[in-house]
Amino acid sequence: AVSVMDRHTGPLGQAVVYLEDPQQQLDYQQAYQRWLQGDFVPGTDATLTFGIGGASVWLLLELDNTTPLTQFRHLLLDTPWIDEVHFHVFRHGVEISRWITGDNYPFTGRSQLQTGFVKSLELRPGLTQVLIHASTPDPMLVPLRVMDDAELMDFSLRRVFTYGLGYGFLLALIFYNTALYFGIRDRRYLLYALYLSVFTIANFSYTGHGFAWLWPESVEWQRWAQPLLMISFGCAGLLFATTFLDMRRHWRPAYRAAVVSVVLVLLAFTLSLVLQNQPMALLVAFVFMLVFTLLMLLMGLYRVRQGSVSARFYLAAVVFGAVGTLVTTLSVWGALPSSEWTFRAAEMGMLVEATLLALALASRIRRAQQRQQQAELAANTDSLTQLNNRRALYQRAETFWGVAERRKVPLSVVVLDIDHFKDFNDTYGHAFGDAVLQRLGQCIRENIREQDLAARWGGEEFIILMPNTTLDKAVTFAGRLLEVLRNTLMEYEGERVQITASFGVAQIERQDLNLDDLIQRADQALYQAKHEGRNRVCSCGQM
Ligand SMILES: Nc1nc2c(ncn2[C@@H]2O[C@H](COP(=O)(O)OP(=O)(O)OP(=O)(O)O)[C@@H](O)[C@H]2O)c(=O)[nH]1
Repeated sequence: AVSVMDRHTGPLGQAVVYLEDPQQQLDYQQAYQRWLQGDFVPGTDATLTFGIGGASVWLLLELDNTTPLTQFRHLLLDTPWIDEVHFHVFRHGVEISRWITGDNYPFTGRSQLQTGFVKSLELRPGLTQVLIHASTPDPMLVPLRVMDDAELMDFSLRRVFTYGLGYGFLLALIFYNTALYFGIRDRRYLLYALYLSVFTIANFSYTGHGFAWLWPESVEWQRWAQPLLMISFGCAGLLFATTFLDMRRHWRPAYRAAVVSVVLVLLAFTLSLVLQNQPMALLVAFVFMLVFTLLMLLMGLYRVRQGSVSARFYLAAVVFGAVGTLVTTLSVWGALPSSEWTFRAAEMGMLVEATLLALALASRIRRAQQRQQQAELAANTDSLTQLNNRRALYQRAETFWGVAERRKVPLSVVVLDIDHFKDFNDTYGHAFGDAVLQRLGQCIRENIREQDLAARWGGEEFIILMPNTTLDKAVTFAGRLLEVLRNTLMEYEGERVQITASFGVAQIERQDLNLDDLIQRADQALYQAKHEGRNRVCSCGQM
């Protein structure tokens, strides 16, 4: 017997004796007689488990009040989903109270703070026996605890608080990702939010909170909710994963397998609903969870092997989720020792999974941004000289032009053209010509200021826009670049080759209606420089 004056921290399975009654042949009086005859077996684990698919068991817990006073205690059977739970309290071989409850009955009469079953006991001095009959097609596990008022309150508040934390975390992620969807219009965020929502509801049902708070009267719905929500969770997961990993494009067989398994599970569930066969629905749901988990893992593995970075986060996420679900499932079935931790492993796994999936989504967005930036850069850059191309120059020059016009600040432009470039090409070959262009590009990049904008304008013609720069300053700059070029010797098979260029400079004037007008005036100056013998700077004002 359990002494009620002791503090018991964990479930009392080892103090319980039990008798399995799979055919449900015994009534409570016969069961009590069998206990008196010593037919009950002592429990071996703190939480007793009896498998899934229609277990029915009698449990007896004997409580000993060693004090001369009546003691008040609560007996908590901490599994929310058991269909039939009958408590019979005996003293001196006589039944003194009973409570018929379970998931088959509306939630009324059960404690709102506890999703399990709490039977309050008035214990006179001496021995009291509590005989419990539990039967359910769901996984049967019976964690039994005895607590006084304060202990029950403490236990319940801890529970509510930790569940609240978990649900709060999930809800925040759901709202945040839904908001992101409306901001970015990327379907993956919505599917992720959907996946998390269905998990939250499924977990809400699994823990009994759904029955306690949302549908206390709906016994019929409570019966089907668990398998239905598990199936919905799997479907939402597959929808999210196939979209997130873009399985249709990257691995069509997996995509088809996902579609086929969703169709099959929905058919099988409908069939069990038509046949009103709840154990079948549960079996279908558990088998589907297995298929779902395997598919999720395989798809992630495949994409990781293909080199997808975001798939790594995804795979890590799914592994955490799967391990959590596996631990919970195995412990609920009785294949692993059951405890509060194993009971809530699926929930904890999902919290980690949700966090990692959020990172996976973020990583996808970042990669997409990087690709876009690279593409933009490539579209705006001249591949030979790494300077802006003509397109980029026009695009970026707009701001320069606007500022110069509005604020009436000077803007100058320098155009330059390599002298006798055709001869270089003809004498030393096209590859050498390219090398000359590259070197010139490098010289320009090294000598312009940060605010200047340099571009390759055409074949061997370059242009430099110099904001906030007067004609004089631009001419000085051009002269310096000319000098740098003169001192830059290229080598061709041991022969030293000198490159020179001609420069044309112009500053914005009232008559310039657009950038082309300004460039045209600089071009005229360049033409002049060529005409005067090349290897020099001419400016528009000097003409
Ligand atoms: N190697 C190489 N040559 C190019 C490239 N783009 C244009 N060219 C050559 O540049 C030469 C330009 O020659 P022209 O326009 O006659 O001018 P030039 O020979 O430099 O003579 P001036 O400008 O009058 O001093 C042509 O032979 C083009 O084929 C390029 O990307 N690489």
